[in-house]
Amino acid sequence: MGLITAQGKQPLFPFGVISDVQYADIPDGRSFLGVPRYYRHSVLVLERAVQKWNSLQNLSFAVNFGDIVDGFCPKDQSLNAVKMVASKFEEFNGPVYHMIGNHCLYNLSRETLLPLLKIPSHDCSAYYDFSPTPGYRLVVLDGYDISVIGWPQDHPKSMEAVRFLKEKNPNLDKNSPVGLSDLERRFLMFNGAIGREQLEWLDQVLQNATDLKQKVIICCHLPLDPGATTPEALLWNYNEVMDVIRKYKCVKVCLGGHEHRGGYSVDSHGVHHRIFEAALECPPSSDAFGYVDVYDDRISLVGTDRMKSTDMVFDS
Ligand SMILES: Nc1ccn([C@@H]2O[C@H](COP(=O)(O)O)[C@@H](O)[C@H]2O)c(=O)n1
Ligand SMILES: O=P(O)(O)OC[C@H](O)CO
Repeated sequence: MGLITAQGKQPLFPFGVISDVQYADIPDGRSFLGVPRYYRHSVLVLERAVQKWNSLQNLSFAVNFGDIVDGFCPKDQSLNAVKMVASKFEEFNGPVYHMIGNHCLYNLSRETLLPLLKIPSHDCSAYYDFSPTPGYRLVVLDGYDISVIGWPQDHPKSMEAVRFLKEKNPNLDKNSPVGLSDLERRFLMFNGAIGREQLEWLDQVLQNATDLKQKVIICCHLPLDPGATTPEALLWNYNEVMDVIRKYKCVKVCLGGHEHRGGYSVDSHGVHHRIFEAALECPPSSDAFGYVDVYDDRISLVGTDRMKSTDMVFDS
């Protein structure tokens, strides 16, 4: 493969992407809504992703958009399953940046998980940023910052999430959206929110990126725009996060997972939102992974098989 793309320009940097591997050593199954899930095959999708990324030779890094192991993984196998999938990522010839999803947290505590995935952390939070080239910054958000999953039951963040869900979702099963309308259907236990401290951190990062004339790519397991997902998969406080993002002009693209069928939108402020198709839902021998070519004025997702290619053009 050449370094020059169809547009005739060399990307500033390319990086690999994959989401929702949700591996478990269990027979194939289905989601609550009946969509087939291939728990053992998904790790083969990851293996083929890593082979492809390595064969390209020019990728700067790869990003895993969360949920590497499924909640149905027998709990006595969780640690080994996470280690095994993490080791598949390590076969990539470059750095891998992970983020956490709800299924990761069904399996392991933050204390165990974050070091295994080498996620930079303070107080067990999982948000961080990095700048692969002077003109760009990637921001990884922790969408389960305020969540009933992943924190000890008596942790203030867990208690805040319990109070929030009680107020927003009257169902006994807090994963059920029955009776909730439109965007309120996001108030489910398998979603979460960005807490105050993280919002303030995001504001500072975007201010700093603006000062440095950097463009920003936001990565979060949970989608941030209703146009790119069903309401059931949205971040609880997506609107508060977008209010921070819209104070600045530096954020060009938001990338995510969680909504397994994938999605794409351009919001009212011209920010692109691309949700990646899940590796878990690839029938045997099919794939869902890709790489992203980053330019000054566009970000091009080159998808494989079920992951559709998407060209995201913006003002430079
Ligand atoms: N429309 C829905 C979707 C889900 N649930 C509940 O969430 C659980 C997890 O859902 P999956 O999509 O991962 O299978 C599921 O077991 C249901 O309890 C729901 O109630 N309504
Ligand atoms: O990855 P799951 O099992 O939490 O499923 C998330 C749903 O697809 C959201 O609609």
